[in-house]
Amino acid sequence: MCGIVGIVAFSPVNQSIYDALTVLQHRGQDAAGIVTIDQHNYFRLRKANGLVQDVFQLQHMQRLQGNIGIGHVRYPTAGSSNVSEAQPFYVNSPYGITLAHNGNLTNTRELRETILQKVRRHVNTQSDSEVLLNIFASELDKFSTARLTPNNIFSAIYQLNKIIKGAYACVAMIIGHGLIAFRDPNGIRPLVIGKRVIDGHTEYMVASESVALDTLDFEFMRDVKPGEAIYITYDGQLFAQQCADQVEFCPCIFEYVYFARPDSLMNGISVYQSRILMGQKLGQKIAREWHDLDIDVVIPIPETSCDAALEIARILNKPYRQGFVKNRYVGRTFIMPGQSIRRRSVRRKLNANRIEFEGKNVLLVDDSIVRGTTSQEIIEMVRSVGAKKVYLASAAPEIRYPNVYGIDMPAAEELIAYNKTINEIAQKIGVDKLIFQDLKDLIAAVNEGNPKITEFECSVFDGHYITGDITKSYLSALELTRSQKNSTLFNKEAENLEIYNVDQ
Ligand SMILES: O=P(O)(O)OC[C@H]1O[C@H](OP(=O)(O)OP(=O)(O)O)[C@H](O)[C@@H]1O
Ligand SMILES: NC(=O)CC[C@H](N)C(=O)O
Ligand SMILES: [Mg+2]
Repeated sequence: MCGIVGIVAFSPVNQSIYDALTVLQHRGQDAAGIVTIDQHNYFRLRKANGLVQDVFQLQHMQRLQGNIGIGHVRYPTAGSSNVSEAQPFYVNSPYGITLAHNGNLTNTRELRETILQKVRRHVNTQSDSEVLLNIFASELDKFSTARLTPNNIFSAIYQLNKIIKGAYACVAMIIGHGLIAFRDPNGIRPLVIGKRVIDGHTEYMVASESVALDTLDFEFMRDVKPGEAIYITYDGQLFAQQCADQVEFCPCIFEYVYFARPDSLMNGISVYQSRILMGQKLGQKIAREWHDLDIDVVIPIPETSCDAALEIARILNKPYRQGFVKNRYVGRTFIMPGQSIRRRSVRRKLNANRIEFEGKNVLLVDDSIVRGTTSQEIIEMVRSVGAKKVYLASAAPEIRYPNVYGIDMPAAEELIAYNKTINEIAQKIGVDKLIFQDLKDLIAAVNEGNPKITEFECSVFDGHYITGDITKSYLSALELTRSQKNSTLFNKEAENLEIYNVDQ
């Protein structure tokens, strides 16, 4: 669930893009990149593996000159974690284009073959995003003109939307032209646009989440619509056009459960408000189904579950306590690559405060239980500090299906709820009782913020894939390349393909 940003301004954008990326860091911790266009129409690029604060040192920031730029924080969901797949990507023809992508394509293999055979474009990484950029480039290449009109750009994206399948929110730049942003026809991944006026000039910013606009004093204008493309020229003229015939809005529900920051407004829905409502609905279910349980205290598993847990405590009329201390220097564990680092990080990240657990029946709350890494470690921890009974509530339903749209859950077998009843999951995690939110309640909690949305992308809960192209054999092939047991080998092979070199 990467984070993307793009700014067109009238003064240097390097610091603003850096700041926006730090605000979007929760969407991707593996790699970061910024590319700007300088006054001589050269791209200036810096990308590497690591957090934003580690990737960009003073000398890189000084190199990133220009008033227009895009940035990316990566959480790999295709290919490998190798630095050669860090974004933004670059192609030199036509014009010179760079692109950053959030999401995941589901027909990468076919697209890769098509562009090789039809337009003789070779992509030297396993990244779906680099394939996407090459499709965009080959569509733009069809106009043999020195200067593209907005219509040319929009028809290229119209064609791209017909060819490409999956989830994609993108920002791109074309040398001599400006910044382009577009969102897939299902609007699975988020994208917003904002503006600010400085010295009489209107500057624009597009970003994955509205919180990036807030932080940089851009005024939120609106969400980019599913299938819509936006083109902003160097001198700040904005053009927008719907570029898909068939639009079926279906935003990812997991953004609200876990990925997005609570202070973001996404598709007209406050993420925070949706989490409060998730807590309310789950609290009511617990009150209904567990009325005879003796709960002493409600404790969230920080950090994402805190908003829902507070509401559960209120509904149950029980004290809410911060029973875990979170190490502020350890990032999000779910988006770390590899199971052993995730497991070790849970221990380094969270510690139980004995005073809140000893001799008590505790209701722990998490926003979601995916592989069960967090809950298994946590339950052991709270038992070791003397908790009597341990109950666990998940603000999201059981996750039983892989994700193919930008969340790294490639193999059903890795999911703790796969092929198990709730009692079996409880046993595996080691809790005395376990309860999950019902899917209809989760949908209602999110939908309340914007009742106009009629459908959400819920495939991890119900196995329904909106793009209609996900077959059993697709999922088996995905598992073969990206599952835990195969990814190490795959990563090693990707390293051998490295063309891009990290320098100082
Ligand atoms: O069952 P699992 O596979 O462990 O995945 C689910 C857990 O991972 C996430 O926490 P994370 O530490 O990533 O981030 P947070 O601090 O925002 O809660 C999520 O909030 C759950 O706690
Ligand atoms: N999480 C994402 O949006 C990932 C983008 C892209 N599929 C990659 O792996 O780099
Ligand atoms: Mg968590």
